[in-house]
Amino acid sequence: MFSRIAKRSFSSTAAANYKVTVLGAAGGIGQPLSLLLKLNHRVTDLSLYDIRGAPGVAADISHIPTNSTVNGYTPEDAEGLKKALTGTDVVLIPAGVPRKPGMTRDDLFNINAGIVRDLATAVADHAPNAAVCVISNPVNSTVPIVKEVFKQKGVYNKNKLFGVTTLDVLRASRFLSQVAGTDPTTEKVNVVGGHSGYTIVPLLSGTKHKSTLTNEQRDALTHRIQFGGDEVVQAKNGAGSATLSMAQAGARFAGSVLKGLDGEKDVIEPSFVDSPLFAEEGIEFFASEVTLGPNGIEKIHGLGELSNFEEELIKTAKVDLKKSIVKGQAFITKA
Ligand SMILES: NC(=O)C1=CN([C@@H]2O[C@H](COP(=O)(O)OP(=O)(O)OC[C@H]3O[C@@H](n4cnc5c(N)ncnc54)[C@H](O)[C@@H]3O)[C@@H](O)[C@H]2O)C=CC1
Ligand SMILES: O=C([O-])CC(=O)C(=O)O
Repeated sequence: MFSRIAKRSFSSTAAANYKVTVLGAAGGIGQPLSLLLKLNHRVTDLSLYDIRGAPGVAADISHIPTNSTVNGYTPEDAEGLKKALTGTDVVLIPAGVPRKPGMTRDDLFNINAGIVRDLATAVADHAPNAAVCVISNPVNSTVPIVKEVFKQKGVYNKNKLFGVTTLDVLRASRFLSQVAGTDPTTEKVNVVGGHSGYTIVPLLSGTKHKSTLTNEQRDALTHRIQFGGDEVVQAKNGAGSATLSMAQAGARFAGSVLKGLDGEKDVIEPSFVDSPLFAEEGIEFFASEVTLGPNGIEKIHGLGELSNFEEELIKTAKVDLKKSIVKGQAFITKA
């Protein structure tokens, strides 16, 4: 027992020494995400970049007594983005505009595609070996954009590119617990596919409630998980979309990437990744559980046994997914 504790505490203090960079750090997600990263003991160097406000956020967060230094940069420093990225291990990208009521995530493409392309170019130049975690919407298109930029730069590593879909997983646990009357912290739901409407596919048949949920409950839950983002967009009424729950989701995902880099075993998270699962059908990216390790993705898990209902959801998801992926790719390759 003693040796196990000693070993674990050794691995979490001796090896943990990571630089993490947030691009879009002064935004609605960026600020609370940066705060949560300041509390992660594996992060020893936190770099915050935004076109505005990042030095202020960095100064504020830097007073929290954890063992990391925090620096903030804007384009006012011509080398700011380079400084934020050089030597970094993990890059999180929540830069870009959020939705307003009545918009789909795809409606953000025209603005966010260019932002993500430009930031990906800088990451390829200054941090080509970093794990890149894309939060900016539409994730189903922005992640393929990053891939194409990295390919053009000759630095693409499919094991280090992630679309962050963790918020769908958090919502699934919470919403399921509300229906089942259980503790949400013990609910685990695998959510696969993509990160937008019908491309979000919760696999409720893989939960412990498989045989107790009625079909009506299953249908309603599935719909709520698929369109959970809309609830927040509507409630915020023009002031943006999910920021605080997304910060928690992003911090959890980054924490898992760091655990993997740090050599922790059996770290598994669903993520939208360059995947062989449906590649033969021309769908290059798909979200499923991945095992994270010292080199990024160690293993991409299959979907497991699906119910007929879920098979149908996957079929529908694939149609939208393919279009969004191709749209992202074309933005770079046909530019
Ligand atoms: N993957 C997911 O599950 C989720 C994704 N999102 C997406 O995250 C993105 C950000 O959302 P919010 O933080 O609410 O928006 P926000 O508008 O509050 O913040 C965005 C930040 O990005 C910055 N920014 C814009 N262009 C930039 C550039 N070229 N370089 C660096 N920073 C830049 C802005 O100055 C701003 O501070 C949106 O696209 C939103 O749709 C939101 C929630 C969940
Ligand atoms: O709904 C949005 O636009 C933001 C988002 O991706 C989410 O909350 O899942």
